[in-house]
Amino acid sequence: MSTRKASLTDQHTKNGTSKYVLERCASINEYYDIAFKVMLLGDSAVGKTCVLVRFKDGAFLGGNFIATVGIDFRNKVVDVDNLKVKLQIWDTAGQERFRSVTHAYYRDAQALLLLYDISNKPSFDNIRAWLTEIHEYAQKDVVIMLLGNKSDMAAERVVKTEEGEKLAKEYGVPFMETSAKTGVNVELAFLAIAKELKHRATQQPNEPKFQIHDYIESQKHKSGCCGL
Ligand SMILES: Nc1nc2c(ncn2[C@@H]2O[C@H](COP(=O)(O)OP(=O)(O)OP(=O)(O)O)[C@@H](O)[C@H]2O)c(=O)[nH]1
Repeated sequence: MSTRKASLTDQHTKNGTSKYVLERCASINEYYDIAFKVMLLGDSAVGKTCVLVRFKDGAFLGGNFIATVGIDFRNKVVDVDNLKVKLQIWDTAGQERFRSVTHAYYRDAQALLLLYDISNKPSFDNIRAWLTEIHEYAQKDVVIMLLGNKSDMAAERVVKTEEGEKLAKEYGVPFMETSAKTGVNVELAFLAIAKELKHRATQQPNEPKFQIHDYIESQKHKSGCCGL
């Protein structure tokens, strides 16, 4: 078993970021106004770590697959409407045997990115079970987004885009197809989450509500891409 994706240290569980950090905070090389916890969930090998590495470092982790052990996280600060939003993104192990470890972290997350692999039907079929688990362990108002990853693998596709869209609609969650390999829609997914969380935390009563579905659709169309 590799430790490429090492487990979270006690220090982080003890000093976890509070739900909404509104003062300007600084850690090593990293200024931010507000911080949120985001978790990546989904079956083993759907590409959670690769999506995170693509977003954080702009690179693709190809080569031999090494499964995550336990839970790990990385931070990234993004700009949203002149605010520095820090996303602390927790990468969980998809393998069943780590499930009890990851359950413990659900309740601290403000957003969950739930991934399946468009070239792996069981990973899509398991999404309903993941959503049941989320409803059991996560906060009631957690932001959920469904991602069909590996959209670059057109020849191996076994889950149609429309199937992903239909399932997402049924659960009322936003959806897009991503590729950690090409980078398609990866930044958009995290930015949409950051915007939604920032609006929820700072919204004034007279301000219109941020519409995450509309934002995603407008941005997908802007880049002329459909996630394929
Ligand atoms: N073609 C293609 N391959 C991908 C993509 N994302 C991930 N992979 C490959 O899929 C395999 C699994 O990726 P990981 O990111 O390690 O999967 P994971 O979901 O983190 O797996 P666990 O840690 O076991 O939960 C690796 O061999 C990756 O190179 C993608 O978008 N396109």
